[in-house]
Amino acid sequence: MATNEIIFITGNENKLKEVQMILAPDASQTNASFVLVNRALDLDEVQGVDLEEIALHKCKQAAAIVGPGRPVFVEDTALCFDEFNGLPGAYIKWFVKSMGLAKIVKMLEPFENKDAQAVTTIAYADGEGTYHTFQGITRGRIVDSRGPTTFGWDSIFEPLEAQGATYAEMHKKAKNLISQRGRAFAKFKQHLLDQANR
Ligand SMILES: O=c1[nH]c(=O)c2ncn([C@@H]3O[C@H](COP(=O)(O)OP(=O)(O)OP(=O)(O)O)[C@@H](O)[C@H]3O)c2[nH]1
Ligand SMILES: [Mg+2]
Repeated sequence: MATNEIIFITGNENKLKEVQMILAPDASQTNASFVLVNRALDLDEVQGVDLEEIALHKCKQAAAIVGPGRPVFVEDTALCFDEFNGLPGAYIKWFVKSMGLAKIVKMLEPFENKDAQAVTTIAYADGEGTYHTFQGITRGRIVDSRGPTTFGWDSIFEPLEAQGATYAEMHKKAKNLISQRGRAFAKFKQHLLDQANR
């Protein structure tokens, strides 16, 4: 094991691609402060609406699995509708799986307020017993599906900063610049660089 290895636990290929682009754009970089390694483990996700609690619970399981001395992180991403006081939130995954995007959009049909926010919460175990969380938020609105439907709810979320495009209609680089994931990982990356330079 390289001493500066950090393990990212996710089974979601789309997430992994975005996180690699943000954290380790040049995988061959020899003087990188850390090396990103993926393990696809399906971790239990507790019920509740506290996004930090959900991410921390995932991270504690991950830390127990990889063992002491090995830095590891997870992320959990939620899609929160203002009209529904934050729901579906972390449950969005099961809504997408069970109902599909068209019905999710339809849920908001009776309401004028289509505003929503996407939230990514990272929980990081530093391998020395300390946990950290980092969060990124992007506000937007729920619209009829436009663009490829290859990643979760990308085609029904139109971020405020995207000038009318859904995530699915944006280039990955442009999405990462304004996305909840991009923002959360920018904070996390800064933390890792600060730690490496201490
Ligand atoms: O359109 C999207 N744009 C995004 O930027 C995004 N990020 C996550 N998701 C989806 O939201 C749910 C999160 O659930 P989630 O955080 O538990 O992820 P997961 O279970 O797929 O992976 P993991 O828990 O192994 O990391 C899953 O359905 C993901 O596909 C996204 N959809
Ligand atoms: Mg999950």
